[in-house]
Amino acid sequence: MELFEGLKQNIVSKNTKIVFPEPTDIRVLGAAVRLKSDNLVEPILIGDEEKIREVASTRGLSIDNLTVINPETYADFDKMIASFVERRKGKATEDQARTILKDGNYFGTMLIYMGLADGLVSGAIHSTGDTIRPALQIIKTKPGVSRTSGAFLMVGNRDSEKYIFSDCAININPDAQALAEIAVESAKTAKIFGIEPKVSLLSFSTKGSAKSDEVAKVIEATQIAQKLAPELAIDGELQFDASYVPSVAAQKAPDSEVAGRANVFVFPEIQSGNIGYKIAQRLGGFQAIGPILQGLNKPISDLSRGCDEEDVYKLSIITASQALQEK
Ligand SMILES: CC(C)(COP(=O)(O)OP(=O)(O)OC[C@H]1O[C@@H](n2cnc3c(N)ncnc32)[C@H](O)[C@@H]1OP(=O)(O)O)[C@@H](O)C(=O)NCCC(=O)NCCS
Ligand SMILES: CC(=O)OP(=O)(O)O
Repeated sequence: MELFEGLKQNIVSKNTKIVFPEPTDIRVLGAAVRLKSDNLVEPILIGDEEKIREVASTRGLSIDNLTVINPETYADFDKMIASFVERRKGKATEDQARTILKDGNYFGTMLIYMGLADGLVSGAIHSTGDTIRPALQIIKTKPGVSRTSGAFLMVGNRDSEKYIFSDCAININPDAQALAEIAVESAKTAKIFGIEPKVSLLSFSTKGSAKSDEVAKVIEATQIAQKLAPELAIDGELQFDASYVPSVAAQKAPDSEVAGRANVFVFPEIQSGNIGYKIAQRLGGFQAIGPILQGLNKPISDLSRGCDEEDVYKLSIITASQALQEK
């Protein structure tokens, strides 16, 4: 069965409430209308209804059966402010909260924190920082996870060609502990898509072929990750070819249970991760779906600004799947 057909079957008719803070972007609005008409999620659009209707009319779309909440007129705004000030104790005053919560990403994230929605999809027009900062401050990470990270599901032409790339989005230069957590969380993300994870911690070195502080970090992270999740197949440090190509693995890392078979690729820092996924997407022809944020208490997903309507649609399906997995 096609990957997304399986995910759709799991979420259909479950009325999972997904917040869209950027509904005046036609890619976002088009996806929200489709998700509702396919009965996959219950979209909550944040913003001014008249402006959203204007955008909808450019494509002949109707938003009559979608929920729209305008922070400017939200009846429980004072309650939201009090909840935010309590959550950000000592870090935001009531006056600051009143201004901050007019921002759609903060407002939408608070709806989730207050239990009024299940997940959020944003980032088609906002940078990653502006999209996820509210989640880092309000939703926060799950127990045992110190850093959230951003994974991509990379899908090739054949249905069997699916891989997880991470962290391509959040942690600029994770230390060994953070990198180990990213590896373990990425294995959990892989399972959402039916991938039996074989996790490679990538480097420019394979099993000691080069020596440097960067390589030492990946070796240490591998050891920590193996201790954190001894039940998982995790190995490093491995170059990409040793991770992916069986004949190269046989030469460079013959004793590894991951080398030559890896399907979860953990990059050592964000530069290689972000560049790597975009090369696979733009030169390699892979669909890149994400970033899927890992390790948060509730699912928040950050789109790339280069996304199209189909990307918004698919990432929303994943976000709803994450929400149901946690229920
Ligand atoms: C994600 C990012 C925006 C966070 O940086 P920031 O806004 O400066 O965050 P701060 O350091 O001020 O921290 C804000 C809060 O988030 C928390 N936080 C920051 N990074 C975190 C992470 N990776 N995981 C969990 N919490 C995190 C901090 O602990 C802090 O919490 P507090 O306010 O309750 O104390 C920053 O790491 C970043 O810019 N990353 C790269 C994003 C990017 O451009 N990616 C490429 C395109 S996808
Ligand atoms: C994930 C990513 O690279 O996002 P953007 O293209 O919006 O910077």
